Amino acid sequence: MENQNFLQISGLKKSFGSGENRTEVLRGLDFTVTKGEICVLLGPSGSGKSTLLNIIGGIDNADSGYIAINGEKTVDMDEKTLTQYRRKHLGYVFQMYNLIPNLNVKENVEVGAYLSDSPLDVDDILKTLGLYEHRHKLPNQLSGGQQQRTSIGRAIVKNPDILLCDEPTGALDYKTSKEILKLIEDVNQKYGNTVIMVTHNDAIKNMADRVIKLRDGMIRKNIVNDVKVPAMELDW
Ligand SMILES: Nc1ncnc2c1ncn2[C@@H]1O[C@H](COP(=O)(O)OP(=O)(O)OP(=O)(O)O)[C@@H](O)[C@H]1O
Repeated sequence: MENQNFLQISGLKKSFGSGENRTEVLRGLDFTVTKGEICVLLGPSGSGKSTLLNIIGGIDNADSGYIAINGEKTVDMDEKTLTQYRRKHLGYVFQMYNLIPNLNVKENVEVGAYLSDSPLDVDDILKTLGLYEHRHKLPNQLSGGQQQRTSIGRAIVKNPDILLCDEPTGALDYKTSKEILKLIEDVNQKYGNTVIMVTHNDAIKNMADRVIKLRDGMIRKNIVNDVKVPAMELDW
């Protein structure tokens, strides 16, 4: 029961601006994500996907409604608890890799490890991600795919309960995108982290356990996918 309601989103509303400029971005969202699921958030540009991800990640606040993780509502946490929570339990992967330019690959991944009480083994992660032989390189000596792998390494080394990915393949070519999606899939299978992934790419829904389709700040569809397609077999 606890696992089924692992991540609970309830009555979530968010608007930006005021008066005539007020835009209601999230207009009352309700859904739950089971522990260990890959959940893909789809929807047109402006439908509120990143806003939702930022609220789940504690980067932004909702106007009303709540997010609960294992029954704990993030709105009830004080700033210190929330910061601790973000550090220990959430991993972020963005379209822009946000690596630290003067640290090498291994050191960038270690940054993630320092934030956690129970980090995974850095060398293991580097090997899983195919980065071990590149571990002494600086970010500017890496391809886009290798940089994205490093940012996944930094997020996953914390062994976060939830891996939040915002367009993780947005800046990558077809082949590299599929490799990155396969890594996310491997990491999900190996470590059992729950994955929430925002994407524009409709094909990615096929590798998900759950697909949430947003339109105009509302949930249009909440689909449980019984027959998943492995990332490497996705086609677009
Ligand atoms: N900080 C902000 N201030 C004002 N408006 C914002 C802010 N953040 C987002 N918005 C607006 O909220 C709406 C939803 O944005 P959001 O980035 O969540 O959409 P999205 O579905 O992720 O879009 P995309 O696919 O283009 O990234 C947009 O109209 C955007 O302009």
